[in-house]
Amino acid sequence: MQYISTRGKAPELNFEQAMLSGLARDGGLYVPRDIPKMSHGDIAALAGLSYEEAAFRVMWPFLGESFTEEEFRGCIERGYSGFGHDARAPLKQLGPNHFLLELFHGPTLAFKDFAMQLIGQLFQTALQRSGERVTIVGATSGDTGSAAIEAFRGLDNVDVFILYPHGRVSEVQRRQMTTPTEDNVHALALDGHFDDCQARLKDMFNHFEFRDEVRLAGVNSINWARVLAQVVYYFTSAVSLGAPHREVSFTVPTGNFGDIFAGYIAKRMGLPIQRLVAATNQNDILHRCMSTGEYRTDEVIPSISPSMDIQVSSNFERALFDAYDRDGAAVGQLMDELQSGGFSVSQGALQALRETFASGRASEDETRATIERARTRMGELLCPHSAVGVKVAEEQQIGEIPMITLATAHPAKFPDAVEAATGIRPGLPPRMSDLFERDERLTRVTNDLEAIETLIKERIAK
Ligand SMILES: Cc1ncc(COP(=O)(O)O)c(C=O)c1O
Ligand SMILES: N[C@@H](CCOP(=O)(O)O)C(=O)O
Repeated sequence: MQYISTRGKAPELNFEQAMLSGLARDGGLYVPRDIPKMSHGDIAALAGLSYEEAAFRVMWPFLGESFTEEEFRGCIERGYSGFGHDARAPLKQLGPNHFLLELFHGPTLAFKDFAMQLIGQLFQTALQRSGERVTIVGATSGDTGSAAIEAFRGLDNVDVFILYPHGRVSEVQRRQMTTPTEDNVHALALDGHFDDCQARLKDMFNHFEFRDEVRLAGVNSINWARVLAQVVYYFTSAVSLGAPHREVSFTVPTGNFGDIFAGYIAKRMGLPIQRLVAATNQNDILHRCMSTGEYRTDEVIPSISPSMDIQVSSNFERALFDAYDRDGAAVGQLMDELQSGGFSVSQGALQALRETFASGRASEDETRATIERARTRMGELLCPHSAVGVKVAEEQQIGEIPMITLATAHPAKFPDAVEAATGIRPGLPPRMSDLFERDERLTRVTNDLEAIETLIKERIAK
């Protein structure tokens, strides 16, 4: 199994190399050269399996020779052992043909734990084997950072630096990043928004001297392994509703397009997914693009679903690569145009995208109203991101095809927004009940590449 870059100019890598390198050296994102298929029988056989066994069967064909079967099974077992629900990703019925996939039972209460807990184990296995040390730098709007810190804290061969937008994450998210005491964890509060954090991260990957000197690795969803781990719950949830004998659709609260892209991979593998609906908040570049074909960045407007306050949606590049028939030069051209504000998607590519993806948007008032209505009519306390999904799903549900909305975070990560809409302040699980008493450790940084790189080099030299 080999991985190729969406810009067509970087060397092909195997799974382990693609995982450890993050962004391709031509600025593109790695994708599998061929997508393994699961037959009708393979998919039907997932019914009744543990999440861990299903995870092994779905992901194993993507790994090639990188890990032994025993190593990979061990990583999966250890990765999911800290989840607070036996099913790992339980499904609840919200209404007629509308289901909620709860993805917040991991250690940091967001869907990111599904990939990050596994990747932590895979990095540990690979780095112990090679004896190498890497520097992970991540950009976060709140959840990726806390999940990465939780997965990599205290590991021997890794330093982890997380750039988050100062003042633009929830207090719970910030404290999850700033209260761990391990020396290998560094929370960096950047003066700017998430797109600035993500842009500086990509700059670091494209600055080869720095990249090679610190042995830079990335755990944002630019890393293919992140996407792969997220493919599993599309299979487990669809199978529990009757796939492969029955089609399902998904609505996915979307920012960086990593989660919904995992759904696309599941579809390409053979899961009968009718539609994948991207649900955006008022930072709606993806919805505007799907509606008009124009992908144009705008100001990032802070919202009550802050983890989705994103304009430059990095994984959309992977979807464009397929929509442009895997023409790396065409994708490279679009990404160059993005540097000066945006691009127009060709009619053919737009049609290809619309064959799989649909989109919708929830305003702030609609999100608040959905949180309130879900509580009073469905007895469900939703986080604001999941509420964006539920609102859009209700508009998009068609006929008898079940719609599964992904609940991407626990409401207790965003207590202010939930309390404002419902009058109820959701509490943290007991294991996190002292989060607000722990000391915080963070470093303020300006939006300046050289200053951030210097700080990282000084810290790892200690
Ligand atoms: C709670 C939550 N929901 C949804 C999203 C959007 O996911 P993606 O960036 O994979 O589209 C994020 C962050 O990315 C998130 O943290
Ligand atoms: N919402 C994310 C943004 C980063 O997304 P990723 O898919 O690249 O990790 C976050 O919580 O940080």
